[in-house]
Amino acid sequence: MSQFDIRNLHARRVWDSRGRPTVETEITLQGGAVGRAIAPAGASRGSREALDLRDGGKRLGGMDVSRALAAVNTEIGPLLTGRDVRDQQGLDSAMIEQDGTELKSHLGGNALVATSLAAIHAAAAAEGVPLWRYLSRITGRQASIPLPEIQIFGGGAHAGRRVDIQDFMVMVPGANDFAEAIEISSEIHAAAGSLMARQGRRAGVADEGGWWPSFDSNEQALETLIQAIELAGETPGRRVVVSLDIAASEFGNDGQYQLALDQRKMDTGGMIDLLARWIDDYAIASIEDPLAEDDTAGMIEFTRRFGSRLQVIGDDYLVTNAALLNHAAREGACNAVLIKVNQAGTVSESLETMQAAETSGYRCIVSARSGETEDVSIAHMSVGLGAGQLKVGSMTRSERMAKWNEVLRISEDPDAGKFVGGAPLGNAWQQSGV
Ligand SMILES: C=C(OP(=O)(O)O)C(=O)O
Ligand SMILES: [Mg+2]
Repeated sequence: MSQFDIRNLHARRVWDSRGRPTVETEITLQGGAVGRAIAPAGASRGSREALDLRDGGKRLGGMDVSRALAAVNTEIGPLLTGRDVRDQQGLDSAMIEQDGTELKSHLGGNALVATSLAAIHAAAAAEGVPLWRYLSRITGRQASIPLPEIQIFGGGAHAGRRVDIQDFMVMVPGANDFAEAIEISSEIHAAAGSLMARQGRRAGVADEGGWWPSFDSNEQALETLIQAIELAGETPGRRVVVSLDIAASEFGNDGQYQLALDQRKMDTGGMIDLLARWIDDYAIASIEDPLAEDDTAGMIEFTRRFGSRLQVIGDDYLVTNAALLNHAAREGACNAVLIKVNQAGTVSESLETMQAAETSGYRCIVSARSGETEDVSIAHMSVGLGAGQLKVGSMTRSERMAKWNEVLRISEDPDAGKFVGGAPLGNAWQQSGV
């Protein structure tokens, strides 16, 4: 028996930032080290991502997780107890095999992700190093401090569909360091808030900490974002660029798109032309899910037209899946991938997707979900795996600030590497100037 062997594995019900139940797994090793992690939850979910196992029925809107907790306590526990926690791949494979379904619907993606992350936390604790350092060590990847992607307004499924586009964000590739990028983003967030309040368009806070807007059109949101950047004393396209998550699967399928706020219906070509105008007018350097997850031809066409000057991210489109990424790379769809551990289901599968991304020259953006907690695993992953970018949401919600603050702490360690600044955006940053 070694200090690294799993002595006990236990799941408990905790609550996320939307006030919904979620799974926390705690793993204790023979040597006494403890690792703990909490499953996040998406609202705009890709249809091919690992499934959150929920109870259904009437209680708690069907969102309770007692089945997922039971899966950890009665199935995963006996499976993993006694095993060496440092064998992340072996632990993850055992859970995947035991689950036996394509979307992890037997044990639940929420059960798996909490356990997989808890294991790597326990391993790092047993080694006596922070998680980011452990991740860098076991993967051989160079740690670096990521470029933050910060939400200014929320929309789509994160704000009652008050605007159709989901995330209106800024990045500060021209910042000198991470701390400055957060400070400038904070100024822009505050400027946007006061502008909107003045115009009577501030209706609260969206799920990820951006403002809950009350705009008359999607373009008005973009106009206001540009005004907020300027009010904060910045010139759009210089130090600061705009980044959008269109989350197009939320309002489009079968090659048809409907922007409810704008009372506008379009086919794929119309959607691409609309985005083309926005790209030219609004200093946009990065677009996520510009077309729906079923619109392969559209994604290929969009990437062909804009991929050399824009970061084109697949989220719902790629669901942190290495096979889908390899396929997309062969077809020429997207040039970047969002990494959400709970979309894949396990740490090992997320690492595999990052490896595939590297092989195909795709950029990686480690991302939170819209339902989050105090868990800061993704802050460590973005640094330790040298992902280059981190998307977490915004100010005014502590489950978001917990991640940004954790990166601030980590960045004090010189071994955590350099702030990558604009480098991961490449041409996208250079050419975003308006
Ligand atoms: C973070 C996102 O939202 P959700 O977690 O709801 O999928 C996203 O779409 O990028
Ligand atoms: Mg998205």
